[in-house]
Amino acid sequence: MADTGISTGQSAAAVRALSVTYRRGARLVHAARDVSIDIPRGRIVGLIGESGAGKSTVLRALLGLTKPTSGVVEIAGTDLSTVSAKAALALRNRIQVVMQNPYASLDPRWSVADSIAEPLRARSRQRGSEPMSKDDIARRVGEMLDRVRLPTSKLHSLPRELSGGERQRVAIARALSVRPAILVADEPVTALDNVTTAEILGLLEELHAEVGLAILIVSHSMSVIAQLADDVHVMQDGRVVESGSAESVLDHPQHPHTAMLIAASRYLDEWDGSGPELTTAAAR
Ligand SMILES: Nc1ncnc2c1ncn2[C@@H]1O[C@H](COP(=O)(O)OP(=O)(O)OP(=O)(O)O)[C@@H](O)[C@H]1O
Repeated sequence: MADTGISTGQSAAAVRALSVTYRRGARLVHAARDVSIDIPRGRIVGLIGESGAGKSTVLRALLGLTKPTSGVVEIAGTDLSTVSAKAALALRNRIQVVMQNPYASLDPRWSVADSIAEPLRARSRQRGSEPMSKDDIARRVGEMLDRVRLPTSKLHSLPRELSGGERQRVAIARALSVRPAILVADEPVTALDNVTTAEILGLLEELHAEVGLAILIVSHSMSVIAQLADDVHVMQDGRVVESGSAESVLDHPQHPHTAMLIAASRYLDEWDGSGPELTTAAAR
């Protein structure tokens, strides 16, 4: 196998030879074709590709929201199709998600405290999980607020009373409350302005360093991927067309589609003056 520069450390999660086919009327849509992506423990993996490339399909399969047509979804080295539904759920609990639009992922009626506490309460109610007392939950909510650098004065705020960046911090705190091993971040900064983008990317980097979280980040912005990712996979038309270390893929793209995505992203960043510089992890 070619040396891609990707770490071969222990896998936090992976999809192997994953294919997902949807039926649209009489037509079959091959949304993922033989996709293999590893998320090694403690690493940040970037997934890029234009709209319709199949990125969300891969995330959905990993999260158990889409059934693979063929292939394997593995968490902590376990093929989920080989274990009981209960064991698969316990493994899936290791993955949490932060979405593009924190407005959509936070319930508008819930305070910051309730938004962060809810996954803990749900987990506590799950059969076989250790129940948490109200005090334990309140303590964990406080810790999470601290972790995402939000002041306790925001505990009782509603989403509409928060800025976009604060809302995304709450979404991250909520995801981290159950102490996942893997965070899936699907376009986490697309809805944010430049300053807030830099703050949220900085926060993700800090969290990664502090708790050794493995992160799978999907972004159409190459500068976002360049700032965060250790490894990068490029998708086109349902396939992974290039994989490697962020440095090799972004500085020396081998596939014409990767080169095109980089050129397009650079053009957009220059055009609106947005985003951090296209500096790869190696230069950090
Ligand atoms: N439930 C579905 N039924 C039929 N086709 C689907 C379904 N979900 C996705 N597709 C198709 O599968 C392909 C891959 O879609 P997917 O959402 O995974 O791409 P993506 O790279 O995440 O795009 P975007 O960046 O726009 O979110 C597209 O052609 C899409 O139209």
